[in-house]
Amino acid sequence: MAEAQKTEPLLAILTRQPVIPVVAVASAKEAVSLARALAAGGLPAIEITLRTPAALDAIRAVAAEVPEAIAGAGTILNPAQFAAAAEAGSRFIVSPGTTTSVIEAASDSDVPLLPGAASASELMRALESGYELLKFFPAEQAGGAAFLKSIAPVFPAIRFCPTGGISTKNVGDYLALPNVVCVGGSWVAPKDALSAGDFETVTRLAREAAALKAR
Ligand SMILES: O=C(O)C(=O)C[C@H](O)[C@H](O)COP(=O)(O)O
Repeated sequence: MAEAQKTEPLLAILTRQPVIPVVAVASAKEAVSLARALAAGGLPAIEITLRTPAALDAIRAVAAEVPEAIAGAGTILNPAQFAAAAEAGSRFIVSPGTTTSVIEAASDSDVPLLPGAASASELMRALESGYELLKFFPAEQAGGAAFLKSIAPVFPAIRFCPTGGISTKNVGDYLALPNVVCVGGSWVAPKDALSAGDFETVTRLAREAAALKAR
């Protein structure tokens, strides 16, 4: 049952870096520069959210032009978005929640899905669908590291990529937990650096994040 998720290829991506940058890009060109800068700092996997109109072109461009990067898609809310993100070349797909229709879309695809959950019932539903590797979203707002610590004995099989409200200030609290494989966050790609074209700052922030240790 657990194989429903394609856990191994997803884990291979999520365990190679402690932080997955979560980005909303203005253009495919910006995404290519950003993916290069992040990979240079040691964060090859990048979640490009479908929150901007440029996202699918950005995923396509990063997949084609930045071989050292691993382009993933985020903010997938329905099967049509899943299909479009997979077709664009996403190597992994992230959803803020866990719905039957998105799980079905993933089961028809080779691209692994990281679905989201933030309550005991959502975790149980994910387990019923064969999913044990989940996004915890929005992490800080939904109970933070204390939530993940409390549910660990109840859901020993589930491991998380917490995302939402994580920064250099609290990332250590999450990465210290045995049920956390990595975290997602936007702090490594600050908006002001992107609009200024300051990709050196992105590489520096990525290098600092890549040096963090997950358990
Ligand atoms: O669109 C999604 O699917 C998201 O994951 C929403 C946010 O982009 C992340 O939660 C990152 O949040 P911050 O690191 O707090 O900026």
